[in-house]
Amino acid sequence: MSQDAPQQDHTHLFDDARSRLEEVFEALEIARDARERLMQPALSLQISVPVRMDDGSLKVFPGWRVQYDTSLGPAKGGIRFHPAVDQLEVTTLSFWMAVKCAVVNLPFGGGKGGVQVDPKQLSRLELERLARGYIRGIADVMGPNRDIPAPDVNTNATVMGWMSDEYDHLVRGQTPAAITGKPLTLGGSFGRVAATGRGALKVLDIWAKREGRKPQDTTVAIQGFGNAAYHFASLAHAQGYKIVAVSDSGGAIYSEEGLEPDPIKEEKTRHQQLKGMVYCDDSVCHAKGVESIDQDELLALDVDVLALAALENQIHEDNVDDIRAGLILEIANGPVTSAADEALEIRGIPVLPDVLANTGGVIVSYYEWVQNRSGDRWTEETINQRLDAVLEREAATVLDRAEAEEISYRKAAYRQGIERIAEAIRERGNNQDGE
Ligand SMILES: NC(=O)C1=CN([C@@H]2O[C@H](COP(=O)(O)OP(=O)(O)OC[C@H]3O[C@@H](n4cnc5c(N)ncnc54)[C@H](O)[C@@H]3O)[C@@H](O)[C@H]2O)C=CC1
Ligand SMILES: O=C(O)CCC(=O)C(=O)O
Repeated sequence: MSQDAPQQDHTHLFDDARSRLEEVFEALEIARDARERLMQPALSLQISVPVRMDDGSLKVFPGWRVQYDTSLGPAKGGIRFHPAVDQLEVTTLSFWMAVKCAVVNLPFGGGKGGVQVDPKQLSRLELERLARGYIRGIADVMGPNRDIPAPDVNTNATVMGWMSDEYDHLVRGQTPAAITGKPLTLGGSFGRVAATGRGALKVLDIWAKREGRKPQDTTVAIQGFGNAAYHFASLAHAQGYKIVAVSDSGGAIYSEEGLEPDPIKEEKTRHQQLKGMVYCDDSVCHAKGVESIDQDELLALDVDVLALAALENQIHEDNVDDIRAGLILEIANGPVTSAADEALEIRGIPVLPDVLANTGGVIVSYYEWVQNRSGDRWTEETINQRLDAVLEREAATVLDRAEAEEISYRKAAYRQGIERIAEAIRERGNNQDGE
């Protein structure tokens, strides 16, 4: 799918999510109340965001904020700006947030937000007006103890800074703990920008160590080259993993010798798209040894690890048979459909699931929230050590459980997360039949 893709039908996304839930309900003795509660979101808000465009006209963009479940704590989750965003996508993303926060034992429920917009078509000032308008639309349901937004696809620290400023104006006071992923000067945390990629690498390392696999002997192809993908690529490269391919919404590049993520990032900034960096002038070819390939070819490469760090639904029934990777690392949310997931399980291709592999971002967002509430500031070293420790502990529990119960990593992670949420629902009381 391209970043500029038109509307998509996301019905199957939420159906997939529910079927994964039902699988856990069947496998475990989850109380009836929790089952009822978890089949739909707790709160779903649709808003219209009017934006005064630079030419004086007014455009109105639809937006959503969904709080799936808040039994474990305030809702937490990013805000996505993308033309394909709709209510079902945001709802499913909020469900995944609830599961992932529980998998890594954070005191948060799951939330997510989004605006249906192509941000590439907006000027910087229009984007700022959109960000501020979105916050005005959801201000009544957010706050440090209710729902704490953060960055996601096409939003970043700058956008969080505008949103945080808007919220401060609305509540007439500095409230940094209401939004995470902010710039450092506005109460952001060291380590948040790289956290999703760093966390994914940590989960990969934990798995590789158990398998007796060394980074130097491991080839990696990465779909995506945005925030999560770039930091993963850069850190993995520094650790010795051989990154042979990366892609973005416009194309993909490949090098058998291995790519260097940092210069590629600089080139991408210059040329906007990855494929733009492979060009020749005056018979000199820039980016020697690097070839331009099709995005779908990247997915089918014969590599040890295929890291998916773009959008959902990238591996599906129609292309799952082409996959030749030894392992799939889900850095994006929901990049593998449940039908493809089953096919991969049958073929013995393990998947390190999103609800574990991409939790680095929300874990460091949690540290940002804690620092904002205490007025403290932790060093990057402290942040990274704490992140590693949480992932060591929670990933080990998931991997051990998968082994003990002879189930996939995804099923083990879902069992771990849903059990914790169901327990919180039970402890909150008012239960049917004293369950
Ligand atoms: N930013 C964060 O902290 C977190 C992000 N995620 C997930 O990671 C994924 C990526 O998010 P970010 O890196 O933040 O977004 P981003 O907006 O920084 O990057 C998205 C990337 O995906 C690429 N892309 C889009 N369509 C593509 C296609 N068909 N083929 C190849 N590449 C394509 C874009 O060109 C861009 O490089 C999303 O699923 C997001 O929900 C998950 C946890 C935290
Ligand atoms: O940092 C956060 O609060 C959430 C990040 C996010 O949206 C995600 O993990 O998908």
